[in-house]
Order: sequence, then structure tokens, then C-alpha cells
Amino acid sequence: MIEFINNMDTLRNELYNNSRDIIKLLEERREIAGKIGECKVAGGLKIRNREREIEILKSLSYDHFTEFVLNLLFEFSINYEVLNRNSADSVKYSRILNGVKYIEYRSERDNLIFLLSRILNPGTVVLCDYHEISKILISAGHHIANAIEKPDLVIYMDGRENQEIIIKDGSMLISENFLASKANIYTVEIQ
Ligand SMILES: O=C(O)C(=O)C[C@]1(C(=O)O)C=C[C@@H](O)C=C1
Repeated sequence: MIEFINNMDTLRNELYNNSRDIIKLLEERREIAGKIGECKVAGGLKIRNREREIEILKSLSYDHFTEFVLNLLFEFSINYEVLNRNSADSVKYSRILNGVKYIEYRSERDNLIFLLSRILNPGTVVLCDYHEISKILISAGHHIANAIEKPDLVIYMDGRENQEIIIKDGSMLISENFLASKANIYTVEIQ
């Protein structure tokens, strides 16, 4: 028994060191992505570059797990690049959601989806038929509903009935219906 416990302690130490190294590398990666983001802003380029992502996926991913991890890394970079750009841009648009009946925000699609992930309270259950949005919402700590769950929020990318949030043509529309269910929304100031 003692031997098992010693063995587990050793493994835990190894795992701890491994986690520490991963975190350090992730921080480094995020810094580099931030610098790429600055170049993109300077060059007027879009933050997401799916061709580059596919290039990386093709050369580095060899199974579902590595593909999943790489996709998460891309989302982390994008969140960071967008954050950087927003603070660099200073306040362009500012509005308090609380008490507003309807809101429309216009921006690049990635930026909108990122903003949406921040508007929702952590852990919101979302029914969403769009993979890119789902990925960003999951990385921001939200859940994607499956058929049995009752979602807090329904997002569709195009005009369907009962939509609560529409993201279309560089514009995000948050409906009155959704704003009425304030339980799911932070009072946020949008930049
Ligand atoms: O290479 C870029 O353009 C980046 O911004 C970096 C990165 C990445 O994390 O690897 C992030 C977002 C892009 O969609 C593609 C790749």
C-alpha cells in the first residue's frame, strides 16, 4: 500500500511539473499571439486567419485530442488578440446593458462572438447551431445544450423564429426577449 502511495506521489509531482511547464508555454504563446495581433491591427488584417489555422492543424494534429487542443489554442490567441486590440482602440462604443430594451453592436464577426461570450454569465447553457460560436462559448466557460437540456439561450445565425441573439453581417442583435431574461446577462459596459 505504502509503495502505491509513494508511486502516486511521484507521478503527481511529475504531473505538477508538467502542468507548470505547459502554463509557462501557454503564457509565452499568448504573448507571441498578442504581438501577431498588433501586426494585424497595424496592417488592417482580420484577427482570425483560418487558412493559417488549417496549416497548423495539418502539420501538428494527428488525432481528435490534438485537434481539439490546437483549436482551443487558436481561440485563446483570438480572445487575447481581440482584447489587446480593444484596449488599443480605446473606447469607441459604450453602453450599459442593464435597462436597455434592445441592443445592436456592429463589428467584425470574431469580435462579436468574443463579446457575446463575455456578456453571458459563466455557465450559461446555450443552444447554438454554429460550430465557431460553440467553440468560443465553450472556451469562455459556457455549455452547449444537447437535445435533452433546456437551454438558457438560443442562438441562430440566420432569421428563424424565437431567436434571441442574431449574429449576421457584422452585426449582433440582442433581442428584447433575451434582455428580459436578465438572469443570464451581466451588466456590462461594451467598448
Ligand atoms: O498566425 C496568426 O495569424 C495568429 O494570429 C496566431 C493563431 C494561433 O494561435 O496559432 C491565432 C489565430 C489565427 O486564426 C491563426 C493562428
